[in-house]
Amino acid sequence: MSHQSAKDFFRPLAVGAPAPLREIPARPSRAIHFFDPSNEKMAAKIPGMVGTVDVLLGNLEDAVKADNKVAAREGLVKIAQSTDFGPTQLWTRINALDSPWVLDDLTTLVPAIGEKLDVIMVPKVQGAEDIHYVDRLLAQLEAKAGISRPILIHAILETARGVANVEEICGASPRMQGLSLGPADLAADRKMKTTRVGGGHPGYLVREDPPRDANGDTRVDAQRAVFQQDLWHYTIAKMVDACAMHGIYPYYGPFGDIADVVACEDQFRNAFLLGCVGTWSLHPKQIAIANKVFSPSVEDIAHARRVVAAMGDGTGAVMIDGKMEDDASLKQCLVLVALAEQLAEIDPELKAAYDAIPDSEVDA
Ligand SMILES: CCC(=O)SCCNC(=O)CCNC(=O)[C@H](O)C(C)(C)COP(=O)(O)OP(=O)(O)OC[C@H]1O[C@@H](n2cnc3c(N)ncnc32)[C@H](O)[C@@H]1OP(=O)(O)O
Ligand SMILES: O=CC(=O)O
Ligand SMILES: [Mg+2]
Repeated sequence: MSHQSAKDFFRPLAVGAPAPLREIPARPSRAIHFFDPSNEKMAAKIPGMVGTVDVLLGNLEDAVKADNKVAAREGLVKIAQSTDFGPTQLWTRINALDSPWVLDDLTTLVPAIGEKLDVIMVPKVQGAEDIHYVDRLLAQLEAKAGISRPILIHAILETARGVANVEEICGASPRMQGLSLGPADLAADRKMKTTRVGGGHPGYLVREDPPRDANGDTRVDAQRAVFQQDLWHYTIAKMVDACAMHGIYPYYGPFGDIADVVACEDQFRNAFLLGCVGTWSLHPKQIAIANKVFSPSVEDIAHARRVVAAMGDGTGAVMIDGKMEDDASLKQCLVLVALAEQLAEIDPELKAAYDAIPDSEVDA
């Protein structure tokens, strides 16, 4: 075990490595936008996307052809060195820890662009031991390269063992920034009988009870409402609890049906309501969906501000529009208000929308 006692937890894992952070900053990351740095057409668009998305992620793992792994790594170095990312975070997804590419990914990226890389996403994490390995190696590489602040780690939850070990993964290192659901690999690893990348499934449903005829017999052949259920509810909820417990951030992952912007929005919103702070975007058109869904609505902020104003010192109970509000609902409202304030700092359109909420709606 790398971290055997509480006092050692925040110690740098290599002499000369930057001190670990005590708290993971809550930086806006509504969309983590994936691009393949070996795809010249896609790569050429990246500098122009700075400022339009919270996170740009140079993907080196799945979806990059084996023959292009080196080109992707080198392409990412080139883009990172030649681009001013301003307020936009730069992340990468390295290859799996058992792959032939990952060691070169890390030993190339940290010295070349370590100062610009905010977060390294590690796929197919199985347990704390995977995080400990990357943690120590990053500390050594940071020390050698003289990197000034620690590069954070984000793990993808996409194996059955990873899900079983989710709490120890979140708490494995002070570098842990967050987790994403990886529904495609997770489905395969669990042997789920699906063929999709995220989203619902028409076969996973609950059906309304059958009506009865005049004799009291059930009519199973009658038309009955069916409600499609969410295949990912359990895993997302488990991930959110583990992340919240460790002060790190949960994210939805890929939604592969790029054309179905409606179901994509639904799936993202389920994750937002359950506590996720963002999601992946695989195609430019998913960025706007993510930004919309993971920003609290003007209506929610108007209501939240009313509750905050009405609750005064935060104790007791009040009635607003026929509903009881108290300390617990106030705390939920404060989560939304804090998120709105954070997003308003980087998103002028949102700021204008939140600023336009009339005081009368707040004080009413
Ligand atoms: C399943 C588990 C996982 O691991 S998911 C994460 C791994 N997968 C990925 O990273 C996929 C990233 N996305 C892509 O590769 C492409 O978007 C895919 C899905 C192949 C679709 O590409 P394509 O057929 O070119 O789409 P399109 O014709 O609608 O593109 C329109 C213009 O947009 C561009 N584009 C496309 N995707 C991106 C992107 N991710 N980032 C930046 N630009 C992108 C295209 O190049 C195209 O440009 P233009 O209009 O021709 O100039
Ligand atoms: O990497 C993501 C996944 O769904 O698999
Ligand atoms: Mg995967």
